[in-house]
Amino acid sequence: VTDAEILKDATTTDEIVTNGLGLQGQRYSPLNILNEQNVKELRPVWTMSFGGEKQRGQQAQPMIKDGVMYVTASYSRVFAVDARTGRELWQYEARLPDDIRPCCDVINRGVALYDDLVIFGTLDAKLIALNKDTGKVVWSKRVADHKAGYSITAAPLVVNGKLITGVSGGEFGVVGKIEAYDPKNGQVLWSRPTVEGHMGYVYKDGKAVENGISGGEAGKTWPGDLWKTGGAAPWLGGYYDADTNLLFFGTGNPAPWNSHLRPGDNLYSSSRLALNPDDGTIQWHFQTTPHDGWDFDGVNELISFDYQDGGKTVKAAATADRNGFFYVLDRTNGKFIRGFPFVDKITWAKGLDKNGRPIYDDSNRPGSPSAKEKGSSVFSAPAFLGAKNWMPMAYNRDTGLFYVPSNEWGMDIWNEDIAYKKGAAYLGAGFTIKPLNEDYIGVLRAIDPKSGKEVWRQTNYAPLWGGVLTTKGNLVFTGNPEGYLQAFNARTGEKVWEFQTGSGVIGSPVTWEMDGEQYVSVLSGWGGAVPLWGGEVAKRIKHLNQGGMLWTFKLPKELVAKH
Ligand SMILES: O=C(O)c1cc(C(=O)O)c2c(n1)C(=O)C(=O)c1cc(C(=O)O)[nH]c1-2
Ligand SMILES: [Ca+2]
Repeated sequence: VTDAEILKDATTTDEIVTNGLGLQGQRYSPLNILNEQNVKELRPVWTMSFGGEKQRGQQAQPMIKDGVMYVTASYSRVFAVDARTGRELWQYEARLPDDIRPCCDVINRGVALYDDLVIFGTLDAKLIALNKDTGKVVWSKRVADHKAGYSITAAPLVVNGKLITGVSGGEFGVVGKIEAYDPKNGQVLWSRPTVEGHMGYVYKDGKAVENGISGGEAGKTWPGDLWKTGGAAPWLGGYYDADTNLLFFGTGNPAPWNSHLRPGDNLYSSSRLALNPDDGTIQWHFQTTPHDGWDFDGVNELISFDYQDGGKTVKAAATADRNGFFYVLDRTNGKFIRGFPFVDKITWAKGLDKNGRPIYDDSNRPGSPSAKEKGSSVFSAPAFLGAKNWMPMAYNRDTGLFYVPSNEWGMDIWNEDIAYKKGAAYLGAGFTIKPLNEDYIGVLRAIDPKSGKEVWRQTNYAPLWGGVLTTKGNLVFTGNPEGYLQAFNARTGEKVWEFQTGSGVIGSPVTWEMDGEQYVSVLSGWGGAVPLWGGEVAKRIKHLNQGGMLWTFKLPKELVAKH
């Protein structure tokens, strides 16, 4: 895979060489062989099992190159599969130490492809590059210390010859960072901490050269020494916009969760960052939840899109935040254009001001505990698992709508005292998550980013936890924990197809063209944060079985002709 192929991935239909079907991450396919009329004839072609006893959450997005599918599975595994038949070509399993500390299941969200390499991040915070034909390790590099709570769950991305990754670990008080590596040999090129006060570096001939402190100096928006263990992990990875030559990454919760221990905005936690891909310098930031007290990680994807306003093209970007607000920003400078709630209930803030800063409802911030007691509990919506969590939304260039997988839930949350201890959970909070409605938690929404209107919705009993795909064939695909991969009419929301995969679908579907036919693939395997952290919600979903399958569908040629 070359840089040029990666840059034009949004327009090529015979391969998928980026996470997001294009570096901007719109998850839009220009294919329309399959459409809202004929999709009812979509049927399975093959399926394969990841095998073994390691049936846990499967969150990856498949990649396709030259008739081979590359996909990651739970427990830091990678598979190469013949895309025509489902025959396994090779598999690789990272040897993980016993003391890995992923907060939210042993998941992984996919590989990057570059040259003849398949590259991914592991639960013990390494990057590993495999030969695409043999699955043998070409290089391996430690990104961070897993004993301090670091891991990698996101798919890395390659932009103009640089491999770029984030890290996880916000629940353990790590210091978040975004780094670039040489994809051919794993040499570090630059490192950018995402917590104010930490030094960034570029590497010249293997030597570290200081490249400015993030935020300019330490302790401006953090009290005392707390910035030294401030979290803000960019754990969901990022995207790239060639128009502005900017990387867009989001950052997670500030550590610890107990906000009374860290008065101030706590930059750059719960923010979107725009970085120069050449040296990792921060060009702008937009903080969705300053002084976060609810674990509203600001990692959710910031998706570039253009729209017309009074004859002018606006270079915008949109994000559906865990905190319940949908934001449209000017992607050239990070300026707030508009924001609006995209879930039915938000209690922690009364709205956004003209700069997009939340107007807090102080009575709904969990209280400050004295050293020994539990602080007063408040009911807060959305819950810490968010109005939308990691699962990526999609933007359709024909309808101009975003398709957002969201959840309606709240939580009782209270604070506790906590001290930092390397590698130990660093929350200082307790919580019980609760559904807001009897008959559904999940809501797939079509959202107009210009008006803020919800154009249609489809509710789902269990929380939605899978990525979304949309196509020129007027379709929206996503999965649910009940095991269905479903297709909806992109304009009306009408359900036009579904298929039971045997376990919850929390992966991100893809579509591509091979031998003149349109294929769809998705992973099936329930898991992720919900069954682990789910309070009263976990009771709703405790009957769901885990899994580990890769499914591929197509519309047979003769049926395309018929419809
Ligand atoms: O702060 C962090 O470093 C971090 C990392 C991750 C992760 O890497 O998966 C999650 C979270 N936080 C988190 O707050 C969260 O709700 C979450 C859900 C999931 C998942 O895959 O289901 N991961 C994570
Ligand atoms: Ca987190």
